Amino acid sequence: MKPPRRASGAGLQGRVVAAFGRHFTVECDDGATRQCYPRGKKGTAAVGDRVEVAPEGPAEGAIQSVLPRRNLLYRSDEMRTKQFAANVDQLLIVVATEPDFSDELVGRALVGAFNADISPIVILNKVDRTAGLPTARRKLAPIQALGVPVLELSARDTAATRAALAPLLAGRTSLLLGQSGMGKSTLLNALVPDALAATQEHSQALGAGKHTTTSTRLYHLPATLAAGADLIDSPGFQAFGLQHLDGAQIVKGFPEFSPYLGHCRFYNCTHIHEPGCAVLQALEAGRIAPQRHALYGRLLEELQLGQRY
Ligand SMILES: Nc1nc2c(ncn2[C@@H]2O[C@H](COP(=O)(O)OP(=O)(O)OP(=O)(O)O)[C@@H](O)[C@H]2O)c(=O)[nH]1
Ligand SMILES: [Zn+2]
Repeated sequence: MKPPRRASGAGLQGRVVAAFGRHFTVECDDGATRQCYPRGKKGTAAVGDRVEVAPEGPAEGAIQSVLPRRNLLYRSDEMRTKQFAANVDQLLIVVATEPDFSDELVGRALVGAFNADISPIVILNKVDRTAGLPTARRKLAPIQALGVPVLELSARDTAATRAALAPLLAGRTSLLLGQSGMGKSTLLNALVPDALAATQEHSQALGAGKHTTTSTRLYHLPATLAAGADLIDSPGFQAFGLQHLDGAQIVKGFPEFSPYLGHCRFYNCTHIHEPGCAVLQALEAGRIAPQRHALYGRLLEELQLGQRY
């Protein structure tokens, strides 16, 4: 019998720092950055993945395997699955006082994060625009009540943004998520001054033109700002399907339910309509936010619809 192939053999390893379709940029452990394509069809690499590379000269290579990952954040609907990033320590969800943000999307991203064991932080941007501030705070209150930190800032104020975020980012890999227009690019540019240049360089290397701006990319913060801080920028999104989660995993996305689990009359209670449901009792008593329970209900419904086909 052939011994299993060891990922840690003589082969060159590296970390995926950009993904564009089936093209990947890999920072290899020999110090070279290579444009790589995956060899074979199985197992798609994500930004943040450690991979084994067969070098083809100093600037190119083939990805031979994806090493085991700590976690992978992704979204999925009936049609397809979209990987955000792998080996992520924390998720930065960017919202703003304007335009109006979707607390539904924030809630869904949290469910994804809790299931991937990634700690979430919400960044409320554009606090200089005070008109939308009370509404934004009200929408975020149920999430803040879960213990998720909500950081208020103005990304246009570069110095203050750096001061607020550098200590949180140091030594960690953070993934930036946000709807379009929330100020994600402004935030990224405040933290990684050469982000734009890096993106253009990458586009040129791939000959992919400006479309590459829609790819996912990992940036290193300047060491003078935060040592060992990596920030992954992903394209803005309008939907966050969670079809890959089962009922128990959806429940995991609602940590405020946990004190009541196991106290329902029926052991297989779905916490939607059952008599003697401890979660519903907590909802009625105002200990669970109605909009959070409503989101739970929608996710469960989507799951049941998905299973029917
Ligand atoms: N007033 C104010 N405007 C901001 C702030 N941060 C960003 N903006 C503005 O908000 C708009 C959107 O910012 P971007 O950084 O392009 O937003 P984005 O989330 O990257 O959006 P996409 O590129 O569409 O994904 C721009 O006009 C920014 O100048 C802020 O702190 N205060
Ligand atoms: Zn119940």
